[in-house]
Amino acid sequence: MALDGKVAVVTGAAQGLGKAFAEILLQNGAKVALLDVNEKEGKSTKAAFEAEFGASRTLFHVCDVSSEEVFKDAFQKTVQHFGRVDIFCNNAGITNEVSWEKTIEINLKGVVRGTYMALEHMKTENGGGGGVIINVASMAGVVHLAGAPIYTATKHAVVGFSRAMAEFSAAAGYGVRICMLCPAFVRTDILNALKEKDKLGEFFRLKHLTENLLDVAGLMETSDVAKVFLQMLLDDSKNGAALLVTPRGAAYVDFPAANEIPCSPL
Ligand SMILES: NC(=O)c1ccc[n+]([C@@H]2O[C@H](COP(=O)([O-])OP(=O)(O)OC[C@H]3O[C@@H](n4cnc5c(N)ncnc54)[C@H](O)[C@@H]3O)[C@@H](O)[C@H]2O)c1
Ligand SMILES: CCCCC[C@H](O)/C=C/C=C/C=C/C=C/[C@@H](O)[C@@H](O)CCCC(=O)O
Repeated sequence: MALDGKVAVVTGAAQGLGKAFAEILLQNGAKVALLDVNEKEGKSTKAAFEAEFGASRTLFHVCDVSSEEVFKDAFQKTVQHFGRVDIFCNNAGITNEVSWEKTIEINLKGVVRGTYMALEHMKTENGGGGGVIINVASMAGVVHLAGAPIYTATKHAVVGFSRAMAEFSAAAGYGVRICMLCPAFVRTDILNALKEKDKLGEFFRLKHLTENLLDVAGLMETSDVAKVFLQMLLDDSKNGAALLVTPRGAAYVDFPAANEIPCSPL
């Protein structure tokens, strides 16, 4: 997929990884709708992008992905404004083990909402032009963090949901690819939760386990992950693929097929 003239939606685009994904999309010729619950940061990001790429290339909508109504409204306004959407990146996420229902609402249900909405618009069956959905999971979608069980659960769920939807989309002939990005640790505000007892609750006592993993794995910059995001987005051969991104490099996860899992009689 060439990006020139394509229209992308990125959730959680005001800062961190979402901002870096939006920036690389803009650098490569796309128009980008920035959706985020943080109005102040979102407006400031939009202003910075306007200055660099011109006013007509970006839109910002205040949008909480945990609200079906608000999310749909922001998406519809984007379609009205740009005329179409070709790329949808479900990136918004939080780490909060105390308000765990909220974490599921944003990290999982927000991704499900965004994926369904994007498919409905992009699928060729409805006269759409096809496209790509990138769901941002985490390395915690493949390995677990004992210090963040709900975060782990949401990211594993995003991987499972996206893989199933990718196969469904291909089988239904929708013309929409769905892939997952699974970064290890990246220098963004989400990691502040590691220092906040009111975010980790009883799991705060295991924060050293996550910190140890961080020490071993190392910390990436958002721009490093954005480069890999772009490669995956442009690779038309990938559907249902989960790309791990670490400071050492990137690799697609090799999931076993059900008949490849070794079993012995019970
Ligand atoms: N930073 C990491 O180490 C890391 C690693 C792997 C995956 N991720 C994932 O990357 C994604 C982006 O996180 P980040 O690291 O950039 O963190 P971040 O906190 O810097 O950015 C998250 C963004 O999402 C927005 N957001 C939060 N709740 C929202 C909601 N309800 N609706 C809309 N927007 C909302 C925030 O306002 C913020 O702009 C998350 O899904 C996160 O789980 C992060
Ligand atoms: C409060 C938690 C926030 C988590 C943010 C984010 O999503 C982080 C996820 C990280 C997962 C890390 C996994 C670490 C795995 C280790 O096994 C490590 O050794 C992997 C090393 C990677 C490599 O270089 O090959």
